[in-house]
Amino acid sequence: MTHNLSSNAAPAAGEVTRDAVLTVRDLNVVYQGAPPVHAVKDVSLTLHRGEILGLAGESGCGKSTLAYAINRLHEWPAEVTSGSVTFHDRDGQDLDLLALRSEQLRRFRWSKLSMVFQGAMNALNPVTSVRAQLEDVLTTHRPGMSKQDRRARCAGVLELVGVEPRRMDSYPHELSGGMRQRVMIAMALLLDPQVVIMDEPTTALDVLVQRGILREILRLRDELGFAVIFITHDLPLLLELSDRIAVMLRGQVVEYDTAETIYGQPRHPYTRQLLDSFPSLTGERGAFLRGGATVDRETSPGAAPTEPGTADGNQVRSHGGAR
Ligand SMILES: Nc1ncnc2c1ncn2[C@@H]1O[C@H](COP(=O)(O)OP(=O)(O)OP(=O)(O)O)[C@@H](O)[C@H]1O
Repeated sequence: MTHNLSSNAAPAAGEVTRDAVLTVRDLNVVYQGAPPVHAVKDVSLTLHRGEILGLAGESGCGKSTLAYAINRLHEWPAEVTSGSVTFHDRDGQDLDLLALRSEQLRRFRWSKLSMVFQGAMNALNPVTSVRAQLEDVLTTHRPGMSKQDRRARCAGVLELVGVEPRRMDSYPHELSGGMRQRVMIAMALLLDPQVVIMDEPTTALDVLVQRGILREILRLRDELGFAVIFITHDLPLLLELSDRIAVMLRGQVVEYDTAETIYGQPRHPYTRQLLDSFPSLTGERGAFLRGGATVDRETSPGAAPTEPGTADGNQVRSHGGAR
């Protein structure tokens, strides 16, 4: 059974535009406790415009720390000890994110780069309507915008993510979990950002709702052209969704390649181990279809299964296709 989330308009992996929107170089993040925890080690990544970059790895490998540091959302005791994060704006300007002052950072977040968290589903203010929460972002970031334009933009962005605009006057508790998460995605897209970081955005949702939302993300990416850093320990899902995947292990990126290569010819033993920990990715049912070509996984006889409770936290979806 093949589930293919992608639309045909998406660039095939390896064919993503070479135009970079975000460059992370030799980034190190340390939690300055006793003892210090070196959570992100010499990470270098390049995110291209319109690309979906998957960050994979078991719980505790540093995915969230990396995402937070990129967006400067990390808080003490987390400290970026070295490295750089550069945002390449579509107007041609390069922004050194680690050097932005708080006011610059406030203007940068949401408008150029936004983030959707797993917990964000419950982060909506319970006593404020969806409309007020969306409009608040516009009032803050687009102070010159007329009330009428604000309303139209909020309705438009909700429609984009599949929420009927009449829901605007609802309060968060009146919406299902999936709907709330769609509202969070709408909020993240409100200012037309060039990058959206999604940290386990659908993990708490049931599989069908999750797939609906992921399809929506792919469609919106095709339509609006933003790039995505998508974080999850659900490797089958990442293989379907991503153009390229970075596999993290104990703070380091140990493999970084197209989804096909990660699936078909994984080089690092940990990547093989991770793949083998998802039964639906092994054997014939795991034949991986992408761009019309079937890529069979090389078997890795030496690979040991991942420890229970690490990479296989999610029950695997019936998997047989990608993109
Ligand atoms: N406040 C903190 N103080 C000290 N160490 C921390 C703190 N927060 C996280 N860590 C450690 O940093 C490392 C990376 O954690 P991080 O949450 O980034 O991993 P992750 O891959 O996102 O995990 P998960 O998938 O469970 O969210 C882990 O060893 C974790 O224990």
